[in-house]
Amino acid sequence: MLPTQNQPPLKAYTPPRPTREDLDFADLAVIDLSKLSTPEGQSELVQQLRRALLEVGFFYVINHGYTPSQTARIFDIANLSFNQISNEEKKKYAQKDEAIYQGYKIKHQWVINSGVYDEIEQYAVNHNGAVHEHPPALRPFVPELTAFARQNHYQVLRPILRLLSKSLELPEHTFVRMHDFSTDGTSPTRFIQYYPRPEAHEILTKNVWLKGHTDPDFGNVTILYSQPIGGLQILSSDNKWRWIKHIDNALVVNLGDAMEFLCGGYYRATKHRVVQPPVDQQKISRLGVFYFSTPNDDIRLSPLIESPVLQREGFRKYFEDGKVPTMAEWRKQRTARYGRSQLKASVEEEGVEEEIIHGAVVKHYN
Ligand SMILES: O=C(O)CCC(=O)C(=O)O
Ligand SMILES: [Fe+2]
Repeated sequence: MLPTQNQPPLKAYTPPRPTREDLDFADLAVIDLSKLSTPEGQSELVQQLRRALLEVGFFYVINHGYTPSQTARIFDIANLSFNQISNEEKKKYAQKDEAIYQGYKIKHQWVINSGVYDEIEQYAVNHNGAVHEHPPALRPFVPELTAFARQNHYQVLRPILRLLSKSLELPEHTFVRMHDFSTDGTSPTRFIQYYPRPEAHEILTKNVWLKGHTDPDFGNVTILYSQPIGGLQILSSDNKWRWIKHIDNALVVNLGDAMEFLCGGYYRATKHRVVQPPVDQQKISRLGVFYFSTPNDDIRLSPLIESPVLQREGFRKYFEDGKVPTMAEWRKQRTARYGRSQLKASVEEEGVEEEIIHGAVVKHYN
């Protein structure tokens, strides 16, 4: 959606240039959605996606239908939501219910490590931006926020869900039917800003800004708008953390826990974290734009055992029969506890902390 004439001017956000550091970057497949226009292209994408998910877990998406200027504009709006709104207003429009992300998450609500709190602000927006209140400066842009959610749902999420279903040899609509656009469980559009921290905090947390995790209640399929400020790392199969490299106007996509449950562990939710950006970007705030899709609240998180692929390759059940939570039950527990619950050191894995939710072990990585 383009700006309309009666909108106030929006200050342009100028992203810094990508890092020049020689980092150990992860090698991600590039899923080119323009290939969906032919049956051969579709089959190629299904194979490419399966391999990417089995081997790496994260992948890029290009030719997703959002132009570079539209992407720049959504970053301008994200920038406004943090840098042109007062702290009082952020508090006023903060998340009201701790189990539902909507509105601002203000800084210092999560313990990262050694008693150090986060320096992270977030602003979460419902599919329908009009259902909740926004600070006055953001209000003229709410129709654009709703259009952004629609774009992500219909032009990016749905094509990926169809490819995923096909990769499991399931009817194409299987995952699409589990993800309604209007599901009101949570707010999928999220802006996130990380602020540079004092050196003492860097030392205490070993430079970790957001602890290693798999995407929990939200983010069954997470869509991240690639931005040049480094910091995001994924845990590779050789147990090494590797950086994600920026590609202009690409999306960085990964699966969350709910998808791992539905796939019976055939596809896994990949661990990732955010660390202090590379040395040439350390003094700047790190602005991100995300779309965290969630299955409908009534979806029960048991494996889709009708998948011939799961039948052939094997799968696991994460919950005892009869105790499988619905998405709503899982989400409420996960969101309310995030960064607040008491974690226990894992007996099996060093540097890993755990908690039990609905009988399943949830791990937190440092
Ligand atoms: O900021 C990033 O790049 C990743 C954030 C993330 O993993 C999350 O919010 O779940
Ligand atoms: Fe994440």
